[in-house]
Parts: sequence; structure tokens; C-alpha cells
Amino acid sequence: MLINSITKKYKGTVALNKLSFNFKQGEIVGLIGNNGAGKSTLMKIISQTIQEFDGSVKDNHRVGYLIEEPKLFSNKTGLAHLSYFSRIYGNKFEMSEYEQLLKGLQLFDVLNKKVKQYSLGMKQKLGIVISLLNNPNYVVLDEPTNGMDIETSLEVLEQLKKMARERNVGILISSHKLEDIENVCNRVLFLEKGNIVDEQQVNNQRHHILKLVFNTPIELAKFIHHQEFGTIIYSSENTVEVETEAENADVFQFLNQLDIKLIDFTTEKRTLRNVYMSKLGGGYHGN
Ligand SMILES: Nc1ncnc2c1ncn2[C@@H]1O[C@H](COP(=O)(O)OP(=O)(O)OP(=O)(O)O)[C@@H](O)[C@H]1O
Repeated sequence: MLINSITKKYKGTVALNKLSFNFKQGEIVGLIGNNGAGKSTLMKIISQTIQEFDGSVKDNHRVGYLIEEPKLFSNKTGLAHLSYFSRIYGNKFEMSEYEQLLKGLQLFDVLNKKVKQYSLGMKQKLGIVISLLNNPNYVVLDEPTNGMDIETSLEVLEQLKKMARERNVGILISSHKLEDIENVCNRVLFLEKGNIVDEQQVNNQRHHILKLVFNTPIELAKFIHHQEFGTIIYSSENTVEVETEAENADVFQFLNQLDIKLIDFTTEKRTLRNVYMSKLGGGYHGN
């Protein structure tokens, strides 16, 4: 799908500002940003819920979506919803196609219960299944794990990975739960004030940041001059931060060879949360 220079204004507010990116079927892309950054607006444009905007979106004719809360009927059963929405899409609901997914989401056994008996998490999960009834090429999900406990979130994320892999569905997912995004996405887009300000691949869990505190600036300079572990991302008079994949033991061996003794050594995993905090920093109030 090709999203090309989209601008969306609501009266005085610019919600999206010449935003462009593309994503492929089978790929899972995360969308993160502070409140008001434009995530929902972008998803509504992709899913054609909003049709008035400048710019263009190519290849978005078969898009499933769950944006905000799913629109459900409290007196109908889960199964009735699946039949109803399938009919809207001009299909007949085939249980065999969805049984594995429904079982994976722990919904299969409650399909004959009325939705008013469902928890928020169950409703969200039903909304996700409904978003798939059109056999979409792409799905956009706005905070799909909202209101779910950790176990349920993991269940959903596992099913999303499976969907992307087995049905070749491209998924765009927004969340304030950075760990969820990190768990499921191949790529993350950072949205700020209606534009993408950065993009990260989420495929290398081995990266971490070493923080080394030296006795003297001379030892620090010696380390910087000789090190080939990774990228120096910060240095001051006696402190260096290196982004690296190296094992701690190798670093210590190297320091011994140079005859350098440290005052302090810490290592921090390069999580999406850390990246996010350094990119978008202060305004983040996610959980
Ligand atoms: N219907 C609307 N009318 C007027 N302004 C709107 C409307 N919808 C969104 N906006 C404004 O557009 C901007 C982007 O909003 P949007 O809901 O897309 O952000 P978001 O990143 O999804 O935020 P959140 O994380 O809070 O859901 C905000 O400034 C918002 O106030």
C-alpha cells in the first residue's frame, strides 16, 4: 500500500501533514505517537472512513479495520455478529475458515453468548475477527489491545502474527503499549504532529547500550580510539555510551588489554521504549 503525501485538516487543525510511507502485505507495522499525533486520522483515511483529504492512497480497496470501539449489538451473540458482518460484505460466514483464530482468541466457546456478557477485551477480540471477515489484504487496528490484561494481549498479538504470516495480511497497528508493538511489529513509525519523524526496524533484540564511566579523560579517549564494538551515541568528559551487540565479557577483555579500569559499567537493553523516549521524549504518557 502506498500512502503518498497525505494532508488532512479539521477546520483550523492540521492532523496530518504531507505524510508518506508504504507497507506490504505480510508486514506488521507499528504506529506510535503522543495523543493527537494523527494516528487515528491516518487509519481512518487508509480504511476509507475519511474520504476527504489531500494526497493519495494506493491499493487500499480491501482493508479491514478496527478503529475506536467495535460497533456491536449488545443483544446479539458473537456468532450472530460474524454472520451479520459477513453478509454485509456479501459473504457467507464459514466457521471452518475462522475456527482456529476464534479458538486462539478464546472466543470459540463463547460464540453463543450475547455480547452484553462479554468483557471489554472479548469485545475487542470480536472486533478484530470482524475486521477480517472481508478477507482483507490489509488490516488497520487502532489500539487493539486496549483494556486487555497481559495474557489476553499476548494471545491477540500471537494471532496477529499468525494472520500476517498465514493469510499474508499487512497489518498497521497503533498502541500506547510499546512492549506490545515491540513484540509484534517488524517496523515502527514514530508519528509527531501529523508526520513521520522516524522509523525503526524491530528485528534485532540483541542490541543494547553500554554505559562506561572512566577514571580519566585519557582512558576514555583511548577507549574511543580503539573500540570497534559499535556506535558511540554519547560521550562526556568521563562517560561513554555505546550501542552494541558485543557481550559484556568481550568488552571487559578488551578493557583489560588496554589496561583500563572503569569506575562504573551498566548495560541497558535497546528497547523501543528507550528509543521512543529519546525521540519523542517528554510528552509520552503511555503505560
Ligand atoms: N473530528 C475532528 N474534528 C476536529 N479535530 C479533530 C477531529 N479528529 C481529530 N482531530 C484533531 O486532529 C489531531 C489528530 O487527532 P487523531 O485522533 O488522529 O490523533 P491520535 O494520534 O489518534 O490521538 P490519540 O492517541 O489521542 O487517539 C488532533 O489535534 C485532534 O484534536
